[in-house]
Amino acid sequence: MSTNPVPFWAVVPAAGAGRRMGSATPKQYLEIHGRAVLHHTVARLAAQPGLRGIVIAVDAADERFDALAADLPGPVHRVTGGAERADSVLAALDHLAGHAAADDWVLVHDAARPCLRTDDLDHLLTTLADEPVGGLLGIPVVDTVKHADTDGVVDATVDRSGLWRALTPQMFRLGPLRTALGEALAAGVPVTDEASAVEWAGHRPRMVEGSADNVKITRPEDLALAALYLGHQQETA
Ligand SMILES: Nc1ccn([C@@H]2O[C@H](COP(=O)(O)OP(=O)(O)OP(=O)(O)O)[C@@H](O)[C@H]2O)c(=O)n1
Ligand SMILES: C[C@](O)(CO)[C@H](O)COP(=O)(O)O
Repeated sequence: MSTNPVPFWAVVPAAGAGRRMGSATPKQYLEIHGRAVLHHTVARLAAQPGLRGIVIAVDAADERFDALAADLPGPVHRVTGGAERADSVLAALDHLAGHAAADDWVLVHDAARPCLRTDDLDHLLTTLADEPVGGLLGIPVVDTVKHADTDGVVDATVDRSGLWRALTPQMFRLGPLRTALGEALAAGVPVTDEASAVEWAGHRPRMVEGSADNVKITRPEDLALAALYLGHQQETA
C-alpha cells in the first residue's frame, strides 16, 4: 500500500440484466460466501484509503439495491443506468461532474468483477497517478489467437505479441473521460470499455498488468470460479 494514497472516485456499472448468466436474479445480486457479488466488489474499492465516493449505476426498476445499500461499505450514491454499459457509466460520470473536478481520477469497475485484488488496485493507482490520460488493468494474451469467419472456419492466426485482455478498473480523469464517452456514444461508436472511448478521442491509455483471478462473472461457471478465487484470497490474506 502506498504511503500517500492517490485520491479517486469510483464508478460501478451494476445496471446489467445478466442475460448470459441465465439467472432470474441479476448476477450482481447472486451470493458468494453469504454476500452479494456487488457487496464484494464495493468492499474491494472501499478498502482503498484514497476513495472519495462510489457512484453505482443500477436499473431504474431495480428493487434490490436499496436494501443492500444500507450494508455496503463506503460512501455510496445510486444513479439510474442506461441501455448499455457505456450509458450506465456516462450517467454516473454526469452525476460525479456535479461533485468532482475535471482532473480528478475516476476508476470504473464492473460490479461483476468481485475478485479485484487490493494490490492490483494499489498498483494501478500508483502506476498511473502522474499520467496525463490514464489507463487500465489488463492481462497479456497467452493463448494462440485465431481469426475465423462466421462459420468458425479459421482464416488467420493472429500475432499475439502486444495483445492484452482488458479488465477493470479503468482509470481516467473525469473531464476527458466524460467528454470522450459522451462524444463516442453520440457518434455511434461501439464502446465496450472506457479505454475504447478514450482511444477514439485520440488518446493512448497505458496498460497495467493485473491478475488472472480478476474475472468478470458472465456465465454460470464463472460464479464457481469467483467463489474459489475469493475463498483462496481470504485464506492467503
Ligand atoms: N446496461 C448495462 C449493462 C451492463 N452494465 C454493467 O456492466 C458490467 C459488465 O457488463 P456485463 O458483464 O455484460 O453484464 P450484463 O450486461 O449484466 O450481462 P449480459 O451481457 O450477459 O446481459 C456489469 O457489472 C453490468 O451490471 C450496466 O451497468 N448497464
Ligand atoms: C469492460 C469490460 O469488462 C472489459 O473487459 C468488458 O468490455 C465488458 O464487456 P461486456 O460485453 O459488457 O461484458
